[in-house]
Amino acid sequence: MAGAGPKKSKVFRYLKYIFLAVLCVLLSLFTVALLRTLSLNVNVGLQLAHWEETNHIGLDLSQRQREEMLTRFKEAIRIPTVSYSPTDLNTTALREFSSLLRKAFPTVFASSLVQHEVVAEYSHLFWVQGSQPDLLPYMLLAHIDVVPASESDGWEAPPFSAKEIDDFIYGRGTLDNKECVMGILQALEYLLLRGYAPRRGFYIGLGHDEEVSGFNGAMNVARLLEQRHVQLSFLLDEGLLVVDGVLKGLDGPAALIGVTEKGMATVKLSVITAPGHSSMPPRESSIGILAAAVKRLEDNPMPMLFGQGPERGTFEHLAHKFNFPLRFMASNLWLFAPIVGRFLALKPETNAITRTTTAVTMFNGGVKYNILPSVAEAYVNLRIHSAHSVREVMDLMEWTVGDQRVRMDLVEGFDPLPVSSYSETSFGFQILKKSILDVFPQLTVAPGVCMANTDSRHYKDLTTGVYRFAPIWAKPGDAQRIHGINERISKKNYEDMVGFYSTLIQNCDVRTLPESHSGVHEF
Ligand SMILES: CC/C=C\C/C=C\C/C=C\C/C=C\C/C=C\C/C=C\CCC(=O)O
Ligand SMILES: N[C@@H](Cc1ccccc1)C(=O)O
Ligand SMILES: [Zn+2]
Ligand SMILES: [Zn+2]
Repeated sequence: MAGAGPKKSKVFRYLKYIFLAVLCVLLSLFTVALLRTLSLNVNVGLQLAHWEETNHIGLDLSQRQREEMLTRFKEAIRIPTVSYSPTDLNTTALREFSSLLRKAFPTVFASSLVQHEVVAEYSHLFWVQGSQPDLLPYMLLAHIDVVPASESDGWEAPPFSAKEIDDFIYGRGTLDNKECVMGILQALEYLLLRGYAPRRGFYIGLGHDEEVSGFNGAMNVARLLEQRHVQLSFLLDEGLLVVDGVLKGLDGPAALIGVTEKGMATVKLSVITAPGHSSMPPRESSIGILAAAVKRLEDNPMPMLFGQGPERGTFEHLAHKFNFPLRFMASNLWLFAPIVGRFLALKPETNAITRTTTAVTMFNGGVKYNILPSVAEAYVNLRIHSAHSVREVMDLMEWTVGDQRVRMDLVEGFDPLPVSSYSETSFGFQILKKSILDVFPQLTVAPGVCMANTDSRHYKDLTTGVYRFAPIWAKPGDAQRIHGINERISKKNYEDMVGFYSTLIQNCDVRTLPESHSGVHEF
């Protein structure tokens, strides 16, 4: 065994160097990460800049006006403008809603500054003329229709009652989306009453079939504007909101502005086998084959893509508001994205940020208990992450199911929407951010990905600045109220909505953004 000793110590000497090298690398990685943690505060920027002075009319509502405005909002909630399918809308309710708008906002309809058109029978387009026609107009969107609701699902108040419980107004449409429909027009009504005339002109579009894709309402409004060669500075629709306690470890509430929305695919799965007598069954039925396929889809979620889309920007903007160790991780997604992603995947509303989601929504098969089912069908609704496409998702699904007997047809689908700018030079984003902070100084503003779809996707040829946000206060559990039971909004929140739109409309009167580090920007 001669020579073993010196060899060993040689190896030991190398090991020592390797260990030192690894330590050095780790230390420098740690230093980089720490520096990023300390320096990453993308949230200051234009807040400190000097904004052009414009007159600001405060709302200063009297008690009587407050009550009046809540009464009108409740009236809107009581009209059951339900969309069941593109061919099954409650048109009686939609017609009634048009009359309510005229009654509730007489100044809007009478003003010489406002032009109103009905589009596709039940949708509305308003043009509010600006005194400076060289300023590019912007547009506010909302939708009148709602999804169905039945009291027997467990509502504390009938869903079309607008009943008040503990300073909340309950009802279908209080969060999605009559608070925006009424909030926008109420703000305009008060501004016009106080003699306000905008410098920058703007459109208001109210769709009537958003919940069934908007192919009649939003699509035709957008088409009309395209025919008129309208270009928009930016567009604001429903979508993301204020999250308060929803993201664990975040200090204080945050306003998330949707700068994009996920894509969607509805896929029909079907299995066909020979029918026959149930007394002589084959080993597998069409129902069994389909059930196994569906189970494989649920057991194998789409890959984790957290950090590969604009959700990365969300966490970088919020990083300085997270407590340790989350601040360290959110500032260094280049290293920690897989860990943060896994953590977010624990809850459905944050899992939706991390991947393309798979929801099995319908399942049918069989006609009689003693006939072997010849056809079994299921529908899967996928919401596609920004880093995925319909094509890729279909391929992944086929691979996961891995059974030639399961036929897959794409019923409807579209890719994720383009990402709107959220830089310091983006007029739309910065005006929204300023308006949010003017009304709610306690908020942190960040870009986000809207997990559901909105009417705004029909407007993508009119502007590249599409934003999805309303200042709805969402606490833990509130996300489930949207399309769910006990949808409600606090009275204070509705008043704040009106205040927000009033401020936003007036803030849009600036000609340009103030000078930032990167220079001046003309619009
Ligand atoms: C990347 C960051 C994004 C989200 C942050 C985390 C949590 C979000 C939590 C709750 C969000 C709740 C609701 C928003 C989702 C759906 C409503 C949006 C549009 C409605 C479209 C419609 O059905 O009419
Ligand atoms: N907004 C609804 C309905 C919708 C679906 C798909 C496209 C457009 C609208 C949703 O996201 O579920
Ligand atoms: Zn909606
Ligand atoms: Zn909805």
